Amino acid sequence: MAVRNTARDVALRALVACERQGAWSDGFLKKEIGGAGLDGRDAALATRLCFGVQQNRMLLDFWLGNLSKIPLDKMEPAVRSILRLGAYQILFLDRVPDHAAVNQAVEQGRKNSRNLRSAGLVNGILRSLIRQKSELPQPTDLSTQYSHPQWLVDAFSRRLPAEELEALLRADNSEPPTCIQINTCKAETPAAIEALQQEGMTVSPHPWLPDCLLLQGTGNLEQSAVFQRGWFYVQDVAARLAVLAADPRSGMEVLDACAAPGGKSFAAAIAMGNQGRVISCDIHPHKQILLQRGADRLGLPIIRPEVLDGKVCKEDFLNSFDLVIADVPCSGLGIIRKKPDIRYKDPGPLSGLPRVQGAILENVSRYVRPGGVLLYATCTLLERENEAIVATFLEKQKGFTLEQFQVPGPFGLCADGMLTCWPHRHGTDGFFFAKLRRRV
Ligand SMILES: C[S@@+](CC[C@H](N)C(=O)[O-])C[C@H]1O[C@@H](n2cnc3c(N)ncnc32)[C@H](O)[C@@H]1O
Repeated sequence: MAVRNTARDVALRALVACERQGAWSDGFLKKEIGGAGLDGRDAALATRLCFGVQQNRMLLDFWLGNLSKIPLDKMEPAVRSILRLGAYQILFLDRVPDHAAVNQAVEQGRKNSRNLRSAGLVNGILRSLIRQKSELPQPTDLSTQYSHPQWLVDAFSRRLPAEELEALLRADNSEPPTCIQINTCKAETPAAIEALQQEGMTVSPHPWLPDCLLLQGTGNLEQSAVFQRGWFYVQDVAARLAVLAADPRSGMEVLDACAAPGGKSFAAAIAMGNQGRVISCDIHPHKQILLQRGADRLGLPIIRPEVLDGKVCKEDFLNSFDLVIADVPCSGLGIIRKKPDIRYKDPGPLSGLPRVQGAILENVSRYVRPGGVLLYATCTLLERENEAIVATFLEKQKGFTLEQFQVPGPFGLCADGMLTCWPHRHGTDGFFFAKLRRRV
């Protein structure tokens, strides 16, 4: 298959930026793909290459390290990423012939390294890899095998039985379909399916969540006319389930305390039939524009974005809302499928998150009117950010209780008022939510 080099160059820039500057690959790729003017096919290839390397980085390094006399961590970051990109194509992508992968990696070595020997080094290592491809040693530990740092494997192993742990790690390295929710205030689902198919996408209704579609072959979704008409927004099944469990209804007063980019607010406003009010707060002023733009596109004027720190009490809000949503900042370890680089971030700062999460939950709980609902949600799978936060909150706040709820799909009745969705069990993002009711 003939492949233009630009897709590889974009992937390389993203990989180097992630490693050196701590950039997020999804955001960085989006900007670079736009800047390089890649067409849909090349954009998809650049994304696959960048994500594929990150999903297998530790495994690729294990093999490359065995073939190189120079330790990988002593190489220039660009050269290390070029080797990973080449190795990923040779070992994981059938559609790229080995010789093409090597030639392009050598060319990238010439262009991106100040050391004249780098191209030769890349050539030598990748050619050895091709020769030894069928007899490469297999790592014996799950951490290297699935490229999850050991601390993360340990954290997940405390939550899952051994036979399930491997399934989760495998699922984390899979490619999820794009999941969208139909804006039923503007469009009916069958009409949306037809319009998306006319734009060339492969569309499947979600097997058990109504008004939810799974898309393939989307290209840049924001350029879709159906998107621009506001007929849908992108949101995982699990995130919408959380809002369904909270049961927002027409005419309610709702506060979304950590709202950007807006998914829960959109789901609530749509469930409310655009009747009532959703105040969508976020601590970052620039995200207010993002929320307003989303609400405008979807035609949901009941959404009112506001800049507010969820930890700081706003007197006007006390005892005012039928429903308060606290979808707090978290470690994001449930969405590794979509942000494969999350696993390589320094785990140190994550230990401070429970303090912030607890502070937000406690403060915004005071905004719930007697008899109202408080929804706590995260997109992580760590107990300390999920069940432990809820338990600590309930110890202090005797005025709230967990309330059972029913959601569609395999979950049925969640009698203890809490639900964890798992990528390997449910095909969703890893996600946690708890429904709490304030006593009257
Ligand atoms: C998990 S995201 C929310 C996702 C959003 N609810 C959705 O469904 O699209 C967490 C958000 O909380 C915001 N945030 C972080 N700290 C905050 C705070 N102290 N108060 C309010 N928002 C905060 C972040 O800017 C981020 O947009």
